Amino acid sequence: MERDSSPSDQFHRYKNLIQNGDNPDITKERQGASFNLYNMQCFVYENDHKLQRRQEILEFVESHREFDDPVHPHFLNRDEQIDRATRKCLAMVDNLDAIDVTDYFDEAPLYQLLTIGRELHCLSLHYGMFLPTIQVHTEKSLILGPFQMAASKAILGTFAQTELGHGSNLSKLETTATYDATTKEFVIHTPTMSAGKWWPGGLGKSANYAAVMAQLYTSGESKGPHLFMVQLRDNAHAPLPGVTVGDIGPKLGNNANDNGFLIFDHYRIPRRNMFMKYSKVEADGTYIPPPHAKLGFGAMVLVRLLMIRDQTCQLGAAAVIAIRYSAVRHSAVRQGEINEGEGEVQILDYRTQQYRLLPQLARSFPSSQRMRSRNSTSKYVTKQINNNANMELLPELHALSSGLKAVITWEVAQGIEQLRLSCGGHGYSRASAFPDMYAYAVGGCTYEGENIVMLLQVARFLMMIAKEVRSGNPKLAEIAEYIAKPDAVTARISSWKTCSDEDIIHDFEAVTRKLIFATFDRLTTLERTMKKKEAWNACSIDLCKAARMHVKTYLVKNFLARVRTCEDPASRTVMHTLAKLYAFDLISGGGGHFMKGGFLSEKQFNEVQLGIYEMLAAIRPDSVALADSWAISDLELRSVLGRRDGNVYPALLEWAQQSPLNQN
Ligand SMILES: CCCCCCCC/C=C\CCCCCCCC(=O)SCCNC(=O)CCNC(=O)[C@H](O)C(C)(C)COP(=O)(O)OP(=O)(O)OC[C@H]1O[C@@H](n2cnc3c(N)ncnc32)[C@H](O)[C@@H]1OP(=O)(O)O
Ligand SMILES: Cc1cc2nc3c(=O)[nH]c(=O)nc-3n(C[C@H](O)[C@H](O)[C@H](O)COP(=O)(O)OP(=O)(O)OC[C@H]3O[C@@H](n4cnc5c(N)ncnc54)[C@H](O)[C@@H]3O)c2cc1C
Repeated sequence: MERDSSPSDQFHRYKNLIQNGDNPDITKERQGASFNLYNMQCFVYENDHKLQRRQEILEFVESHREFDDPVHPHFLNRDEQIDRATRKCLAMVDNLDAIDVTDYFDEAPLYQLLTIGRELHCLSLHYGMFLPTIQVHTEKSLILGPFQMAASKAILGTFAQTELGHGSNLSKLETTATYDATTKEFVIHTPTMSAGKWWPGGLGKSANYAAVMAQLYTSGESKGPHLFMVQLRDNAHAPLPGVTVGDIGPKLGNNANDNGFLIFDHYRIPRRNMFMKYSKVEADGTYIPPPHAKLGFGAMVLVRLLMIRDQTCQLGAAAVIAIRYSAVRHSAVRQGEINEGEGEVQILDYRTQQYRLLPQLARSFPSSQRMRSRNSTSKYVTKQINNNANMELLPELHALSSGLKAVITWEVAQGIEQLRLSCGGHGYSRASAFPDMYAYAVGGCTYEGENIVMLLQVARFLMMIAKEVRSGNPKLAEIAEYIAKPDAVTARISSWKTCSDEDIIHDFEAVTRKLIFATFDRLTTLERTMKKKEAWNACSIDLCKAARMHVKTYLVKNFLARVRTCEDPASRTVMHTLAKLYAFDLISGGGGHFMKGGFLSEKQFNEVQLGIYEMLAAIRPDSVALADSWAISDLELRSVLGRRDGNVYPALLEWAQQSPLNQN
């Protein structure tokens, strides 16, 4: 259809009317900050070296044309999305010298965000699970070959565990690996329809190898799920005979990833292709069990730790977008006036808006920071296991990683949605980045262990501790020491300005302890008349509540402890208020638990509410600077609403221009 004036012409006429330079409101916000931004950024990223590395990696990516996007990824169809992500992946791994590839918690995820964006892609599982599986589960003398092949991409792998019929319940996986001592091979087979592998990332089109979880049978006996290295495609990338493989179709998000299905028909692999670092099958079929039954699940524990950090950064980015937008939103559309006649206000000035934004900002700090020490915990545990077969810390690490994964992915997904809503209509546009962020984050509630299932794992750990405490002979992990402390009758919390960190921790620990023992008592009472598993099921809602509260207490304690390490007084003051806001907001949301039995009085509860309102007002002038303290570049943020310069409206018009519907 011919037009006198194309949308593009109209747009350019309009764009010329818009001034250059940063939005004045956002500049004013930055100028009003009570702390030095650089000092705060160094605190957030632990030191100036990490901050500098962020900048160097950004400059590297920006200066390499192969990372450019000729068409904005939002306007691509699925085939094009996969092509784009694959092209980017290749450019990314061709330039790995730009980063410290062993830094899975900072440099590698940042590099990936800058090059590809928020997507699981064809190599996510290769780097995220296949390589770690080789590292964790291959015998030392054999590791070099497969590891070098995988590291150099001579083979591309995925992690094939979940089946059509079973995902959470690993013990019931149906794929079989039956040892044939005559040929010294395993026969991998899919005996039923529900045994077909379903979901593995990169499997549909990209991977030519997989770490496959299958039920091991040797000498006629079942030995439970074990991992096997399985070649799926030949050198021409065609599926090998006995292997049927394909893509499972579009999903809520992560559509640049070819999640796939996989069916085996009596497919044979050599005996040495079993990952035999911990458990073994000898040539004659003799089975040697691992030193700890759950060592085979080690790669999942590592990825849960990775996810906690990765997901929290998503919430941080979402808070940055919503806060910056709230600072510039007011000039084009009047939302109302607080004092009639005094003109419109920035939406950031509405107390309800602050209540939507600032607790989410607070939530984004503690878990991201603690993950740095979790990283060293996981390294420590892995070292202990490797060197001395010392498994003492494994249950603690499993409980901690499962609990943090479940609580954080849920809070991140909910937080992103809340922040999206806080941006009104523009939050619903993909230009805001919220829809992609939400789709990415909410996947994390399911993969790598469904959240409720993970909480119930934490609850198992807590019930075991409660039993030990009641028996008077507890051997307590560091994270559970508080469970053995004496009962507390009344809460100590008071006004946010006067109550100490110890008061807050005291109350959180006391409430969590009460929840744990109330659940334990209910469980043991039910066990007198029911089978153990029935009693567990009957109690499972309370078990999840206790597990959640245990994790939140852990996060509050760590946030407060981390703030104490901040050397810059001005930054410490603001962060301390943010940490208290985090704690008070949790108390307010969990009021029922805190007020039960009169532990927290109504007067104290009112002080908590009032404290939240006052803290919102206190943090308000620093909110844009606090968002800036995440030191997220526009390239990493990928949001029109969250641009650093605050020039949202011209950028929205420019973004919409790229819609294929405007091309003719
Ligand atoms: C340059 C680029 C760089 C990139 C960097 C990017 C970073 C990006 C991040 C990420 C990218 C990757 C994206 C990933 C995509 C998704 C992948 C997937 O989803 S793979 C599939 C996951 N599948 C699950 O997670 C199944 C969940 N199910 C289970 O884990 C188990 O079945 C479980 C734990 C639910 C139950 O275990 P039981 O089947 O053995 O049964 P029970 O009887 O409950 O456990 C027995 C005992 O073993 C302990 N246990 C269980 N698991 C343990 C473990 N792992 N460690 C220690 N103990 C464990 C238990 O606590 C229990 O202990 P007691 O008896 O109470 O003392
Ligand atoms: C984006 C994405 C990527 C993925 N990538 C991979 C991959 O690369 N490789 C791979 O192997 N898998 C992958 N998965 C699969 C994923 O790991 C599983 O979906 C996940 O572990 C949950 O298992 P399920 O789907 O069987 O859910 P189910 O276990 O069927 O859960 C369904 C419901 O049942 C409940 N439930 C289950 N068990 C219990 C219990 N014991 N007690 C109480 N409630 C219970 C759950 O809480 C949930 O509400 C991926 C999934 C997604 C969404």
